[in-house]
Amino acid sequence: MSSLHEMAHAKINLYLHVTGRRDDGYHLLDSLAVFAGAADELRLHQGSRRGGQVGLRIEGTFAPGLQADDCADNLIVRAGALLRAHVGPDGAAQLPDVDIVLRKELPVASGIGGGSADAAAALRLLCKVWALDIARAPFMELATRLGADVPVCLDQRAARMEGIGEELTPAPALPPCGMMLVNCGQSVSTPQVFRTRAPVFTPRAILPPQWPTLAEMVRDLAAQRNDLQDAACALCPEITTVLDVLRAAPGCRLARMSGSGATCFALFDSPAVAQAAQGAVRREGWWVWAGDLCRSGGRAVQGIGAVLA
Ligand SMILES: C[C@@](CO)(OP(=O)(O)O)[C@H](O)COP(=O)(O)OP(=O)(O)OC[C@H]1O[C@@H](n2ccc(N)nc2=O)[C@H](O)[C@@H]1O
Ligand SMILES: Nc1ncnc2c1ncn2[C@@H]1O[C@H](COP(=O)(O)OP(=O)(O)O)[C@@H](O)[C@H]1O
Repeated sequence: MSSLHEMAHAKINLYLHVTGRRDDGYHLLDSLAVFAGAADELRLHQGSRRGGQVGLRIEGTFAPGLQADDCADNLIVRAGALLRAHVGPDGAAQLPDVDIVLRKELPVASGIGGGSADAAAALRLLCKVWALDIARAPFMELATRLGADVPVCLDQRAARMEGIGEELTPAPALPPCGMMLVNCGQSVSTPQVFRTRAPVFTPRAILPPQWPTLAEMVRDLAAQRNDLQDAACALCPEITTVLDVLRAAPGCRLARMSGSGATCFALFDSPAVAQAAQGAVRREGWWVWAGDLCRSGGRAVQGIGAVLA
């Protein structure tokens, strides 16, 4: 029995402008997504039967929040169903069954795309084990069907997201820096945040090709915003407390909410400075992580994270 594994890294929206709205109600975005060292892990074991069924077991810090859900709704299982449909019933009958163990270390429904990262990691793993060679464009289209954030999670590289998230272009080259993530333990519903926001639009940002220093990146990011932050704070007032605590942390250069919340991030001069500041932000029930950004598609990143019980 062979075993493969993939890391599913947290996606952080350094800024998020809502630039318009499609006829189907989806919002048009301009956002800069980066990936932090914080991650879930998927481990896949190949079974002996055929039919392409995907079994799922969930463990890890945030497993209890997901195990209550029916596993059939899990984005990992849905990624399997989508690939089976893509190859058709005859092709699917030839695919080996697999069992996936998800180690859930990212808070659920928290604006850092943990579910999307898991879905993307499952697509990568299943294509490998089922020897599916899907061209880039149809692969991205399949990913978009699982969620607006799934395409950017396929490569786990910093990217500018436009459209509803499926139009990806490279991010400016990022400077050395450290990041802290804080989640107050309350999940926030993405559709509800979009519904609650004030119906105004922000123009797309003007970005340079690179940010040689953190000071230059912070200067530009300070001129941008997360258009979902006010709505998320109204729905979950503890986000405001998290932002205040992050801004007061030693060495914090910028603090903002990611995605539709509730997780907030802060930027520091280095991963070591971010980790040194962890003690100043820990509160009961808060998940705090500090470390580096992924700088090579999700490989070789370090960080320290925990929930204070
Ligand atoms: C807001 C963002 C920013 O990166 O991040 P998260 O907060 O989810 O991490 C994403 O656009 C979220 O993407 P994702 O979580 O995949 O959302 P989906 O499942 O596709 O959509 C959930 C619901 O949110 C609303 N939605 C989502 C994306 C979008 N561009 N416009 C929307 O209006 C729709 O009501 C949709 O039914
Ligand atoms: N593997 C998964 N991990 C997390 N959430 C999942 C997963 N599969 C399905 N979901 C569902 O997807 C929703 C969004 O989850 P997530 O990606 O963690 O949040 P967000 O989109 O706010 O970043 C959750 O409400 C959850 O029930």
